[in-house]
Amino acid sequence: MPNFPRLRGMIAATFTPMTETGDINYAEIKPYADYIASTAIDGVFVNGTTGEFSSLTVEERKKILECWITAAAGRFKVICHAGSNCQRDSIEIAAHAASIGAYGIGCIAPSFFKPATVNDLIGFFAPIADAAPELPFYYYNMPSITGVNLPVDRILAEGRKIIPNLAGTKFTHNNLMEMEMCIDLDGGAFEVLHGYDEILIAGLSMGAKAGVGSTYNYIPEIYDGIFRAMEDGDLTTARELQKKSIKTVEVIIRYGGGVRGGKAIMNLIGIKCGECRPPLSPLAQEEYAALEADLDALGFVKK
Ligand SMILES: CC(=O)N[C@H](C=O)[C@@H](O)[C@H](O)[C@H](O)CO
Ligand SMILES: CC(=O)C(=O)O
Repeated sequence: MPNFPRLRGMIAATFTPMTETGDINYAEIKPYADYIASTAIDGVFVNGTTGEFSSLTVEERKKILECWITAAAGRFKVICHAGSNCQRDSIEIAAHAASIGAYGIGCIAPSFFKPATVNDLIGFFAPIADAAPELPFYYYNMPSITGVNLPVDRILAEGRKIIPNLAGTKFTHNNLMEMEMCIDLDGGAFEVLHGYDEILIAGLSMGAKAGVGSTYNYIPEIYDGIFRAMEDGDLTTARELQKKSIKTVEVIIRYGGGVRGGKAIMNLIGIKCGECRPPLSPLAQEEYAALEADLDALGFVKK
């Protein structure tokens, strides 16, 4: 089994910049990357849920990743989300990511036809992971959206028997008992990346060392503070900061959630991400004004 280095700290799940006509705004990725590099963020997770992967073509996904790797220029890690409902598309995306120097591969479960068993899911992933055999492969667990709620510890334990580069999981779920079982598995053999930003302190207290999140994009200082406070054992500070993150997440939920509401916040902080692709609806001007007022009320710092 390859011994991959482990991630630490914040991995931001990127939004996909789009133009007024809904095309990909590739040119905006460079300023977005420069902004990321100016923060404490350690890496990006490209074309995930936040990046609207299921609304992108394979060609777009490849080109977006190329832009990120070029724009990052080694300043931070670039992880490629290769998941889709079509195994062949995922194989193509993973192979391309490896060929252009991505740091690692993440893959969500297929969710139109759902895997019925742990072995079905492992069988779906195996050729995708094998298309990028030198890179760490992470199972992106998010039952709330996929409806696939198979035991993650078993996916890891059984999966590694046929997927040598299975490094761990990106765990976007509230089941912290299951998370701890994954962290403890096989003497800590797997990397568990924390998912839900609003409960980061819980994941870190369970032993996670890195997280992948969408709200890291626009309040990185809050999460950087949480990582540091938890490292120092300062739970009071960590909890105060987590409350601030929760206040922000409450706001984005009012505007359609982490993707639609989060993309609007990116526009407000000056990273021109545009609107989401259908079926996520564009924000009306009045919504932008109300969102800005809600954020001002929280003392949100515009970059
Ligand atoms: C669906 C989604 O985007 N999940 C993210 C991580 O996995 C989180 O960053 C959430 O967006 C965040 O915790 C807000 O709920
Ligand atoms: C948040 C996250 O991990 C994603 O957008 O895929």
